[in-house]
Order: sequence, then structure tokens, then C-alpha cells
Amino acid sequence: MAKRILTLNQISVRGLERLPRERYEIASEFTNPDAILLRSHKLGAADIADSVLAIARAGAGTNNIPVDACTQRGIPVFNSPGANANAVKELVAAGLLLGSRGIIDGVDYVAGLRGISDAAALNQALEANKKRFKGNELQGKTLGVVGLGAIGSLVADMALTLGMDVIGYDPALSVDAAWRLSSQVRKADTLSMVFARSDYVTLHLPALESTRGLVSAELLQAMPADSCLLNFARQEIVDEDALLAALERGGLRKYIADFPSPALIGRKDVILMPHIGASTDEAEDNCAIMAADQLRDFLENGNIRNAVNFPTLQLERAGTCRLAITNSNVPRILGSVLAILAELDINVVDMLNKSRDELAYNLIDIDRAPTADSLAKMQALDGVINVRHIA
Ligand SMILES: NC(=O)c1ccc[n+]([C@@H]2O[C@H](COP(=O)([O-])OP(=O)(O)OC[C@H]3O[C@@H](n4cnc5c(N)ncnc54)[C@H](O)[C@@H]3O)[C@@H](O)[C@H]2O)c1
Ligand SMILES: O=C(O)CC[C@@H](O)C(=O)O
Repeated sequence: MAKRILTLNQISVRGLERLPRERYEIASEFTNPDAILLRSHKLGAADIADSVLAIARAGAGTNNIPVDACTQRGIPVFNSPGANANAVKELVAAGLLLGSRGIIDGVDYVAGLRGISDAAALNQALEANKKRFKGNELQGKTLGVVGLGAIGSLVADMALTLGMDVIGYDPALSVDAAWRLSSQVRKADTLSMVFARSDYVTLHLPALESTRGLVSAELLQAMPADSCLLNFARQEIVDEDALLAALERGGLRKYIADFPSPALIGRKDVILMPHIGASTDEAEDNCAIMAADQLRDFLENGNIRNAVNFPTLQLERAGTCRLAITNSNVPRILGSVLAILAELDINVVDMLNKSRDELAYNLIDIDRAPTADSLAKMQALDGVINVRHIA
């Protein structure tokens, strides 16, 4: 029977094409979907039907998904790391230029000259007024990058090519990310060091409970006069009251962000975009393709790539069929599962078991299909969260 994929945002066709119609039904409404594919849709735990086996986010941030509730229910949440990083990097480049030059005010000024029909008079007005839109160059200024993952590392490279000094902070930098990072990026040991030493600070870290309000009054106060803050990460990372106070005080010259809020719209010292960091054809295709491929590999083979709450685990298919079992990360569960198979004289052809935090996940290839009764016995074992028989 075809698997049902519920889409909760518009997903690029190139991604949906990775889920062939003879095996997958895709719709924006389903009562009992097998999986959910979404972008920024805010998903509540109660919105996830019992039938859902997996959730795939075509994008990086998963703060719109109740990941802890999914973990407890044994539902992997996939994302598409790096797939939209270039799109965000390019918009940050635009953000830096918008913060350093009088582009928006200058363009607005020119738009207001529509009534002048005489070219000489127009030119005279332009030349007389252009001093109002003077800016500064980025070359030689310092950019502080907070979060040096897929986006932050590209932003750091881009800023270096513009002749900026780059200082970076990331207390949880992965080994892969560290390899990607240019040796010209200076390492800051503390967040306050980044804010105190940068003319521009750009945020590229996830929204987590631990990063909510991370950009505090204290950090904003430490910024040099005339500095700019760029936020293409998430709104909740910046304490909005502290931000407004810093703007009012004049310490912070501009806030450039992808996340409008009622208190920020309309201010001359704030430039807001409608969450378009990843809105390019290329990024939307890349994210959707990655998310759909990962979802399909999980549904058809139980393999896990780029889940934010499950261990990474891939096993070539062997044997007649496969069991995918999620359980609490405690001893003896796997032994009990194997004992049930042994009782039925079912041979294990290959298997792989990995854990992540409180979860363990197992792929077990066997030479014969288990009975419904034995599957029910496995499911009933203390600590087993779910058991899937994949033909
Ligand atoms: N504006 C947009 O449309 C858009 C698009 C893509 C991503 N994003 C946001 O950007 C975030 C980063 O995306 P990414 O692809 O670079 O993710 P990533 O996982 O590759 O990198 C995030 C980095 O942040 C670091 N980090 C975590 N906590 C930190 C902290 N307290 N201080 C400093 N660094 C910390 C991590 O160690 C990691 O290296 C996403 O989580 C998402 O919220 C926004
Ligand atoms: O889907 C989008 O347009 C935004 C995605 C972005 O916020 C992300 O976290 O990847």
C-alpha cells in the first residue's frame, strides 16, 4: 500500500519527485499520514497522528517541531543541514551592505523624486542630497560570527573575502565544522568578547531553550558605538526589550533581521525581511530533495541520516526482511528481542544497534518474516517504544 506523506508547507516539486507516485501519496490533508514533510509550519504535539512514523523538515531549524515529544514517541525528526546555507550567506552579505551603506534610504529618496520631469533638475537634486546617504566600507571592520556551523562558516569566508576581520564563537563546534573553518577566523573564548570587539555581529545558532534571549542587555551594552546586529537565525535568540533599549540609547546603530515583530516594524534603525533567508529556488530544491531522500530511506529501509533526535544508522539490506526497533537506552532489551527471534528459529543475517541520549535504535535483518504474535511480544517488552517490520 502507498505510504501517505502529509505536507504542511509548499515543498519544492523537485523534492516531491523523489517520492514516486506508485509508492507515495502526497497531500496537504490526511487523517492518518505515515510521515510529515514540512518547512516552518508550527507543529504541535497533538497535531501528530499516532500513524506518523517520521517527520522531515526541509530546512535547518527544527524549533517549529515538538522534538522532545517525538523522541518520546520514537518518531525521528530529520532536517536538511547545510542545504540552504549558501542562500542565507548571500542574504547576510546583503544585510551587511544594507547596514553599512545608505542603500535603503537612498533608494527611497530617489523613488520620491518621481515628480521631477527635468533631467538637469533631477541631477541637481541627486548631487545636492547624496551626502545624506553616505556610509562606511566593510573592509577593515570586524565581523563577529556567533555559531560556526553550515551557515556561520560560509558567512565567515564571505566576510574574509570582503576584507573584514572575522572573530567567531561556537562552544559546541563539530569536528567537521572545525575542518571547514578558515584559519583566518579568530577564535573568541566568550560571547562577550565577540560583542565587545565587533563592528557587526551576525547570529547563526539554533533557537533552543538554552539560546532563548542569549543576546541580552549586557551583551548589547558591550558593543562598540555605531555597531550593527544581524539576525538571520531566529527571533527568540535576541531579547527584544534589550534590543529596543540599545537602539533607543543609540549604542546599536542598526538591527538587520529576517524576523519582523510588531515592536520593530516601522523603525528607521531596523531593517526587516519576511523570513526569506532560505527563499531561493536552489535552497528550496536542495532542502526538499535532502528531506525527501532521508524520509524515503527511513520509510523503505529504516535507515537514519540527519535526524536531530536519533542516532545516525545505515545498514545495507540483507536477508528477507528487516526489523526497525526503537527502545529506551537501557540494557537487555536487544537480548530479549533476539530471544524472541530465536524461539521462532529465525536467523539474524545482519544487525546494527546505536544509541543517542535516552534512545537506542536497532536494524535487524532476518531470514524469514516474523509472526504477528512475535512482533506483538517484542512491542510489549519493557522499554520498547516501537517495532516496525519492513518487508
Ligand atoms: N533565515 C532563515 O531562513 C534561516 C535559514 C536556515 C537556517 N536558519 C537558522 O540558522 C540556524 C543555524 O543554521 P545552520 O545551518 O548553520 O546550523 P548548524 O547546525 O550547521 O550550525 C549551528 C551552529 O551553532 C552552534 N551553536 C549552538 N549553540 C550555540 C551557542 N550557544 N553559541 C554559539 N554557537 C552555538 C552549533 O555548535 C553549530 O555549530 C538554524 O538553526 C536556523 O534556526 C535560518
Ligand atoms: O523554510 C524556510 O523558508 C525557512 C527555513 C529556515 O528557517 C531554516 O531553518 O532552514
